[in-house]
Amino acid sequence: MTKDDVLAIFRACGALLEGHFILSSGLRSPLFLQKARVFQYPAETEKLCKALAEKIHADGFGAVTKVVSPAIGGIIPGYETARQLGVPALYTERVDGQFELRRGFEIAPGDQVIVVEDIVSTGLSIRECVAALQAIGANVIAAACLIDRSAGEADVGVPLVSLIEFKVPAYPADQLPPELAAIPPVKPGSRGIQGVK
Ligand SMILES: O=P(O)(O)OC[C@H]1O[C@H](OP(=O)(O)OP(=O)(O)O)[C@H](O)[C@@H]1O
Ligand SMILES: O=C(O)c1cc(=O)[nH]c(=O)[nH]1
Ligand SMILES: [Mg+2]
Repeated sequence: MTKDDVLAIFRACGALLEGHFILSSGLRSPLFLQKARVFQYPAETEKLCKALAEKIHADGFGAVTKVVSPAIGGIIPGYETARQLGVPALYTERVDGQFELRRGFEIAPGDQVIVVEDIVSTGLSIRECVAALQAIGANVIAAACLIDRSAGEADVGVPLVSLIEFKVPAYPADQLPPELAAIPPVKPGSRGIQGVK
């Protein structure tokens, strides 16, 4: 699956949004990948995650035994990628703002874990998820995402497999270009709302 194929799916689903967006990291961007609009279509989600699972194998991480995803955005692609890999799909959720493995899930000492995420911008969400897993002794061998907006710049602390790299500009709030400053900002993600840090 090529970069054009992936972006064509996002475009066809109405998931390539233009405007002024406050990202999870607090950075501002003129473009937002509204992945939920893609994930409402199981057939499109399956195509993307099948290709990601193939890349996980091709990059040498086929020994994975569990997928863990950061809620909320990572849950659907994590589940479908796990289905393609033939392994269980778990997730971390925020409790008082910090990621924790969801109650009831277990990771065994011998498990080889891959964190599967939807979009990477700064990599902060993956780093927080990996840290939560390592804190309970999990062996995180890699992370994977559908779209890496940093185009390889984000350091997630483990090897990162991305289906595609798609460099999108992002700016600190006090360094906005005038055309972006002219548009009222909106915040589509969940971090920082209703007590979520
Ligand atoms: O690489 P980063 O700078 O961390 O940005 C990417 C993260 O932002 C979004 O999540 P968000 O926190 O908006 O919440 P959601 O998953 O609940 O949509 C997305 O799902 C990634 O997790
Ligand atoms: O950085 C983010 O928060 C982010 C960017 C993006 O394009 N899509 C998304 O869901 N989150
Ligand atoms: Mg997220």
